[in-house]
Amino acid sequence: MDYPVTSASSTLLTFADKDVQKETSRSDGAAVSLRSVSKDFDSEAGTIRIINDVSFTVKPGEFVVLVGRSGCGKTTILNMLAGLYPPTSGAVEIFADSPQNARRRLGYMLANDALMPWRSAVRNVELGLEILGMPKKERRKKALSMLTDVGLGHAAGRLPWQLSHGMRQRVALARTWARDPGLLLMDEPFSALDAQTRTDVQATFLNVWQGSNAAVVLVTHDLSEALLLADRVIMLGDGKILREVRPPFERPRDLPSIASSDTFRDLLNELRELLN
Ligand SMILES: Nc1ncnc2c1ncn2[C@@H]1O[C@H](COP(=O)(O)OP(=O)(O)OP(=O)(O)O)[C@@H](O)[C@H]1O
Repeated sequence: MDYPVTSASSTLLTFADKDVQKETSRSDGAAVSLRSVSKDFDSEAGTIRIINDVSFTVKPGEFVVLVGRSGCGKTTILNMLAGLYPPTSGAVEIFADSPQNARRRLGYMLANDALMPWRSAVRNVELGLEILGMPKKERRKKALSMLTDVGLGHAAGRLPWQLSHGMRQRVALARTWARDPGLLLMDEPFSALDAQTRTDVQATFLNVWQGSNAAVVLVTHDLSEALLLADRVIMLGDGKILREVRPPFERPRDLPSIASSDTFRDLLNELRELLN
């Protein structure tokens, strides 16, 4: 089947390869630009290269998923984007600036919802706005509207322990979105949820994201999640880009019907072999 698939190792340029190359050389206006980035860590066995000469860009409003097996370096890339540590060599830019300078435009969401247990749902959502210095009335209004967007307007006054796992993750989503991030970094945000809740929260997330112009870089080891959500999937292995794929699904996406389609199953089977 003819998917817009690119192979980093191929010497034959496909249409999509040229697209990716063009983007890579045009970091101006990009939400994310990684150019020839490598990252080494020290271990008992000496220095180990975890990321090896990786380059990619993400456009404003684009949804990119980094997928790969455990330990391939996905979180390491995300942490460099968040400015938690610098690359050993190469350049990382967020909106043409350093990750540190771009922090106010970043949102970060993890598998663990990291809600404050003593704050109600609405006060958890307000937290990021408080840090930005937004006046109380305004931030309460915004937080309530975000909670309504994620289907939790009725639960604004509840404490985290009074919410289900999926509801807590929705609160975390609302908290992240309330700050209007230009770039959202997500590390396995749905991995702790059961299958049905996961689909519900993913769909809620896509709805909210589609109403924004935020770029997303989401990390997962779950290839089917990557294909369902992404505009572009970057497959990583041994610290390198193995392949890039643009899942051929229109937006808005009906996740259950895509997941049960032949196109999706064929693509998943084909790419699974590569990751294994
Ligand atoms: N600060 C660090 N110091 C030393 N080694 C590190 C550090 N951070 C990560 N590593 C190593 O780098 C490798 C890649 O880790 P990373 O967390 O990026 O992988 P991952 O693809 O996100 O894995 P997972 O899906 O299991 O979270 C691992 O071998 C890890 O032990």
